[in-house]
Amino acid sequence: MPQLAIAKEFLSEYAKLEKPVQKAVQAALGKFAQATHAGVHLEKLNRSEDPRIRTIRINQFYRGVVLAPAAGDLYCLLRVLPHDDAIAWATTRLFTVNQVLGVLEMRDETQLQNMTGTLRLAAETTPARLFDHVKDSDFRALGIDDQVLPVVRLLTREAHLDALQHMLPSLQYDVLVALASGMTIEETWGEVSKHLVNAAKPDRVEPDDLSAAIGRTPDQVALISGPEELEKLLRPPFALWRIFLHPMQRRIAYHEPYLGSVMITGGAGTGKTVTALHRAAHLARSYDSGAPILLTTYSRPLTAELARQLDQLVENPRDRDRIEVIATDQLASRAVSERHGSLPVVLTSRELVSLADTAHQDYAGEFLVDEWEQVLLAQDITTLEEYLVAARAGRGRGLPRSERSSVWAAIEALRAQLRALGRWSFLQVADEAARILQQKDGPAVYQHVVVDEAQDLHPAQWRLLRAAVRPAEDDLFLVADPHQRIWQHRVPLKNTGINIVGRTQRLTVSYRTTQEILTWAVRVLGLVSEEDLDGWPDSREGYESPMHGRRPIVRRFTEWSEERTAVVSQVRAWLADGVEPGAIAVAARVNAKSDGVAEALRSAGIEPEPPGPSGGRVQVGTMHNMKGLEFQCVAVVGVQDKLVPHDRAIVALEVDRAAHRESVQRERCVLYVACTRARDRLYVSYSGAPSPFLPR
Ligand SMILES: Nc1ncnc2c1ncn2[C@@H]1O[C@H](COP(=O)(O)OP(=O)(O)OP(=O)(O)O)[C@@H](O)[C@H]1O
Repeated sequence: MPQLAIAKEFLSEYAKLEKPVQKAVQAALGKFAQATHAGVHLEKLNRSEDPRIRTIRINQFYRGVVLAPAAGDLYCLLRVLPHDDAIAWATTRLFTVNQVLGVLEMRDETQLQNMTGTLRLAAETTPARLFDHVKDSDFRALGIDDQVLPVVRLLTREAHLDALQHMLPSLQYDVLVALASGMTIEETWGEVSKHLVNAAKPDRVEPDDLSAAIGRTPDQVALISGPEELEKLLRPPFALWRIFLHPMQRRIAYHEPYLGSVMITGGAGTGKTVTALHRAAHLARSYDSGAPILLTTYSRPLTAELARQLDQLVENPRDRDRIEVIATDQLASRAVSERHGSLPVVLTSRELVSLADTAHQDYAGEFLVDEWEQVLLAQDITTLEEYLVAARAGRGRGLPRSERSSVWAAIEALRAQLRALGRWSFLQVADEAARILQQKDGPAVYQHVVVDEAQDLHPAQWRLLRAAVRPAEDDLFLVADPHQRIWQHRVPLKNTGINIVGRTQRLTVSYRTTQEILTWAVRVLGLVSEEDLDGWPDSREGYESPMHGRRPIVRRFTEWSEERTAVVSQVRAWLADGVEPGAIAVAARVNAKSDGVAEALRSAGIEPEPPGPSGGRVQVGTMHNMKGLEFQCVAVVGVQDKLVPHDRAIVALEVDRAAHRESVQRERCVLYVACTRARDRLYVSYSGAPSPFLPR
């Protein structure tokens, strides 16, 4: 049976075809997938640069382009294009295997040869060359091949290198750009080696072994296991992330067992969630017995989204059944209800503060709740003696020993009130559940735990997850971005109780946002110090995007009414450009602003909806509620002084320096999260004085 491979571009193009053409593609490919490819006429082209290129007829107008092996039985589907485009593309391309990395590469050989003549002429009059400082041996060690090297030696200016972008194999082009930008050989290798699926260079690279090369190029080409997989691939929703992983994503997700807990960080949109989903799928496949696997995150809407995506990824019902997808608070509630006989009824934070207001006449409810959550529950303090000596870093004013006893009594009174009412606080449930699981005899609840958005977990939730799985290989797979912490106070990594020393990895390539949006958004975060990170790996290092687009638009207004009118016009303009309503979002720091925009949109005949699963409408909501979502176009409004950062969210500097810094940083993260939801267009506006976070 012939082995099929499918290129990412093929699938992207297929997804955009009209239904009848898609049907014709399926019919043509169906023949491949049968026992032999007899019946598919693989047409050889006259004068093609690559003798292995063939085309197949899809219908009267479309052709597929296939790379057929000189020997062996592997066929790679490369493109599906209108007839003339397919022929033009197919005759000019040449496929090779990178001799250092072993990955499959493609170049526009015809254009490259034409360009060589022009470059030779330019070089005749210019003695100094762009890469005089780089030795041939270094070029070769970085994967520049003997066909490309003579062309490189002709380059005199960076503009000439730019002109080669779409002709050279992309990896070799990246090497040249890195060297031209002043990177050392070692630094350039650091970048290039991110493309090594197995972290190390292959021992031996066979130039004709397409199958091995495809295996090393998972972000561009995928081997198809059989007709069912092909059929599945050609069905909507054509989610490319299911199949084409970046080598770093694949290396991390399909790693052999990790010796213990592992933490993956990465900037917004680097595919952390995608990697977590693949890891869960891989664990289910690799360990086909034992306790279930938990895939979890801190919020229920995000958990529902994880479940939806996992359903797309894992088709085998046995594997899918092994993975339980529930929010961390659901796990907590379940453990508590199993012990106490009924599901705990949890108060909202507003209800909890109101109740706490009645607990002690000298202390405000908000203070008591914060003290309980951020000191007692955060440090797992269960006795007055422990509390009397506890560190209270970041808690504003100091509390002398004498006063701590009365605060302790007030919190005890609050707990007694909750008990009497048969109610719980959200974090109290997590704390109790952690204790129950820590004391549990017998096997752990889960064999493996995969956690998305781990930066937003409270220490009580960290204890719960730690207790839900026995310390062993592949116990916890954690995915986090410390710059997207928008809910919780900072938890120093060492206080999570989870040992990841030597087992952190970073994803650096953005799959969502353009470089222009990314560069701007990272500046919103400001200067983040080691102290701010508190042991967490910095997800900004090496963070970049291969996609380019327009720079964010920042607009200033004098009045909110003008700003609101302008954002409605912006939404209208996007819609007029053909952007689907569901691919547009408007975010603001406070409900008052987002409600105002929703109202104005409604008056303009554009019915909005709140952030969440798309009902196909423009989504309008708070920056916090945009977490985990993404849109083609995003407008962020009200980004002005006093609102971003929100005055109420900031601890005054004179009250506590560390707490002040942390609260300011968290507000920066909120804006960063909102801005990085945008794939192509970002529009930011404010009235009056701008937010101090806006890059100048
Ligand atoms: N290998 C891939 N191929 C195609 N698309 C991908 C790939 N990896 C990620 N994506 C897409 O990029 C977008 C961002 O991915 P994902 O949500 O996993 O990133 P993230 O790092 O978790 O983002 P954030 O931290 O901002 O929530 C999604 O649309 C996802 O489908």
